[in-house]
Amino acid sequence: MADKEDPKNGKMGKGKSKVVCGYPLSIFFIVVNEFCERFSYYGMRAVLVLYFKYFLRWDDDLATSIYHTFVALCYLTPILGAIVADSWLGKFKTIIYLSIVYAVGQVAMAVSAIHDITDSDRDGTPDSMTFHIVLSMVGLFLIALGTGGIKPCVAAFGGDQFGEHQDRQRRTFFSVFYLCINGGSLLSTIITPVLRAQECGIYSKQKCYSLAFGVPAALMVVALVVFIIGSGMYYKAEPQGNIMLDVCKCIGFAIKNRYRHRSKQYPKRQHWMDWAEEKYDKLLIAQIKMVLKVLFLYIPLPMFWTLFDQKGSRWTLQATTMDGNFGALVIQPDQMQTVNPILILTLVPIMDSLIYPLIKKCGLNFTPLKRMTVGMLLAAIAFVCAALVQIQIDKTLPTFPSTSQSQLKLLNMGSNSVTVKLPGNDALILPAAQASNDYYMFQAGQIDISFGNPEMTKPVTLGSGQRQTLLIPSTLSDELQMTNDLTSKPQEGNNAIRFVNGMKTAVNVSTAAADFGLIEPFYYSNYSQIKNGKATFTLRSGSQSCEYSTNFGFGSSYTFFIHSTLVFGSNCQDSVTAVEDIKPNSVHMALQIPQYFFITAGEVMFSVTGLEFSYSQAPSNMKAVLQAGWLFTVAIGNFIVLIVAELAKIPKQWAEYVLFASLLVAVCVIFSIMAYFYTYIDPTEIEAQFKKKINEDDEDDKSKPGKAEVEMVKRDSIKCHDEYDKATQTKM
Ligand SMILES: CC(C)C[C@H](NC(=O)CN)C(=O)O
Repeated sequence: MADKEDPKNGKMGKGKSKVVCGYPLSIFFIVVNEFCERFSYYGMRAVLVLYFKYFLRWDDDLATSIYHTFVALCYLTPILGAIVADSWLGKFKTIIYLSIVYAVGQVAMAVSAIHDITDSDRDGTPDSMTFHIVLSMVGLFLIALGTGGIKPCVAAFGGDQFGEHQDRQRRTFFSVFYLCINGGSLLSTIITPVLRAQECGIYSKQKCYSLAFGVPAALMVVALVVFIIGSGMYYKAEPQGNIMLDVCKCIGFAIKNRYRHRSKQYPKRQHWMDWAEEKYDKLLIAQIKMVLKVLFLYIPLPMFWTLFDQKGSRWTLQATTMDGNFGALVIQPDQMQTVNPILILTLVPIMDSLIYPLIKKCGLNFTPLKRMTVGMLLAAIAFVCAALVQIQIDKTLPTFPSTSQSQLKLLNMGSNSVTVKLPGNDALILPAAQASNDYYMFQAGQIDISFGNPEMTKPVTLGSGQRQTLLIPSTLSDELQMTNDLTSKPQEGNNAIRFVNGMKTAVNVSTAAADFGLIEPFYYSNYSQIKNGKATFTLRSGSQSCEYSTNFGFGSSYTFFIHSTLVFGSNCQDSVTAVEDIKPNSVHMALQIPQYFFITAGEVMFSVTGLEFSYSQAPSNMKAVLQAGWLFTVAIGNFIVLIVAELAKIPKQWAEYVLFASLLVAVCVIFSIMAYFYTYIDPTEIEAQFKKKINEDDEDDKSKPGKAEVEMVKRDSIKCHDEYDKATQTKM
């Protein structure tokens, strides 16, 4: 029935798709494709910074830089995708081919994260990091090419499925499309961090980044298959020649022509683009003017994205230094990013059906550009919140020694108290099996320490930039032991644990997640990473054992001292002293919620409005051009993160957040001034007027006897005009 409507009239939709409730069935495949593709993209992105930091072992700055370079690349490639689709392959084929490239990239990422491939000594760490780095960089490049390339095509291809008289359905489609983006992103940002937290491996068990990248790879394959299944139902517009090339040529001609006629003898024209009138159709010139006006307005916009996209990098790293215990729920640092899509799914309907109508009812004209300005301010507020949270975190962080300093803690392993004198400090009485409360700070080098009564003095060497614990033996004449302690917070919110054996017999210590091995008398174990929650350690000597249990938070470090008085076979809970070397994270992750709320409210006002603004202010044949331009602002925003972070090199993270917030406020002021002078247009109306005028002029010209010169210019104009008409007719 209505399913084979003529695409040019398109009353009920285009192509061969069935129509369900007024919507072409084909769009079902497109929104499912978008959901799976966004799952794939955001799922991979959610664990990317942690993969760089903990698998490839890059520092925070390098991890953040490569992350933003990748995101920037993802928003640069839409231009490429638009050119390929418009001038060569058409949207359908472009989506298919680039989706294959995308899926290959995701598979490469999953393979690059299998540590066993190069772990020939089977110690759990890759032996050839180069292999993993190269493969993951190739993977990321292919993903950027795929995801960015298809981005301007999928939405436009969805829009193409609607007929002329389906404006309402098309608008609903774009809303559902945006919700699908965030639905996919929400699910994947919940699931992939859980997959990453699993342990997997052939020879040794490590964090399962390969699974966290493998599932997004599978989803990309599903996205491709779903899109292909709908193939028979789509309306596939033929490529109409590269409009971007026409635009560039026309602008180039206007500039050249203006330069050629720079002398004062030539009368000025209203707009510099009017200098293209000799060769190009007036309609095309008018359309380019519309695009340039919007593109000019885009200049300050990248700053918004500079702040927005730090959710995935700096904010995730910030979460690793926070307490993620929400009672029944324990949140991983990278899972905090899910707050964004959750808020999008709730805020978009609230804004559309409540806030905006309410503002309208109050008689305020909340224009798109005003909304975008408010969106920018909200993002700046989000960064002020992030700075305040960072200040709280910094207060709880231990002071680690600088390169010229050294810190020393004392642990009395004996069963009697001991008096210790450290240079520059009062005498300290250290009870049996106790440690000093905190670390003492010294200049690195050799110091003399005096013990006991009668007093004996021994020299000890303090390493520069090191934290050490001096293990004081029960018999003071025995040799002193010095341990090297952590000089940074344990990674990923884990706890770094070790044991010191104060017994005369060797003790074996193990727990479900870690084995500390056999610890010799008056000696210590290496550190092991323990997750938050309750841990039970089994202490064993020969056939005898006992258990010691304790609870851990996030990001702490403890030395557990086993007393000489411990009796196996009984409860050893009181025979172990927990020495806190690094306090657990005490600032709760819930404190990140306000910054997420403000950045998401900003996104709804800025991004959703901006997309709609770009579409509504673009001439009919350049909607894709402006979409690519809009996405280009995201790319530039990510480059700015790199530049500011590299150039500023601000030692305090909170100060960097304040710097970004201030930059956005400054840019926001400039944008509001530019927006004040912008006049909204109706491109369809303008185009209709131009077409009418050109037709009338053509009629007039035919009736007049032509002058050779005028005719030559007209021929060019008519040629352009005809070509333009042909293009717009095929589009209709
Ligand atoms: C508008 C963003 C640049 C892109 C959009 N992201 C979100 O909606 C995130 N909340 C997307 O298409 O991924």
